[in-house]
Amino acid sequence: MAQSKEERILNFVLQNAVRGDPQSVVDTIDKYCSQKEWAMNVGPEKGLILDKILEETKPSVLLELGTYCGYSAVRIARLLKPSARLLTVEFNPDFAAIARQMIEFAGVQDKVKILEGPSETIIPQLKKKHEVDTLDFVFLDHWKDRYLPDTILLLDHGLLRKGSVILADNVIVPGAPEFIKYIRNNNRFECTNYPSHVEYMKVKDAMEKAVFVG
Ligand SMILES: Cc1ncnc2c1ncn2[C@@H]1O[C@H](/C=C/CNC(=O)c2cc(-c3ccc(F)cc3)cc(O)c2O)[C@@H](O)[C@H]1O
Ligand SMILES: [Mg+2]
Repeated sequence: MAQSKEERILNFVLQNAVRGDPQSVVDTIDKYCSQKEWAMNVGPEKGLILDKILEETKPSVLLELGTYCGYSAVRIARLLKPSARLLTVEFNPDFAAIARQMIEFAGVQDKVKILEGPSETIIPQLKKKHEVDTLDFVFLDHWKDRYLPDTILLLDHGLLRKGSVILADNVIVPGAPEFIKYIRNNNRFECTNYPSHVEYMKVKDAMEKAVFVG
């Protein structure tokens, strides 16, 4: 059976990165995806913006929507304090399997839990089934037309508190216009735009940070 691109990325990491070293996993994925095969990881340039916002926020309970190969889960987990926890949602079982191996190789499995399934099913389960009270940080990087409905689901299920940070990737390319229109016109959120570029490309992109004011 021919290998998938995601399997090739994982194998490149298993053969070239340092087990237990999340920075080497991040760097090795970036090397493969910039030199060999493009893939939709948040990447090194937008990754630095993500790092900075994480270091400012110092979150304890985090949610990521759209695990894919686990690049951002490893990138996020490498900066978390030992007691912090990242829940990451992925509905494609093949991608979830790749991400699980990526996360374990990086040695961050104690801080990261992959929740397999669609976000619209998982979000309503977070309080009762996954013992979440409220979320300190949410990273949106799944299908772009899901950013808005899932943000509304987070609000409806009382998962945001004063100061909760939502960070959305790709608000220019591929774009999330409905989400941007809603969040920038909702006075319960304070928004900041971070111009950047599409991962591994010269095309302009941006991330949007929305802080819930309660
Ligand atoms: C409701 C639901 N529930 C659970 N998992 C879900 C889910 N919806 C999607 N997923 C999962 O999340 C990932 C999907 C990521 C989608 N990301 C992008 O499409 C993307 C595209 C580009 C891009 C840029 C320039 C181009 F020319 C072409 C593409 C860049 C990016 O950074 C992207 O993120 C993928 O792993 C999918 O299975
Ligand atoms: Mg993205």
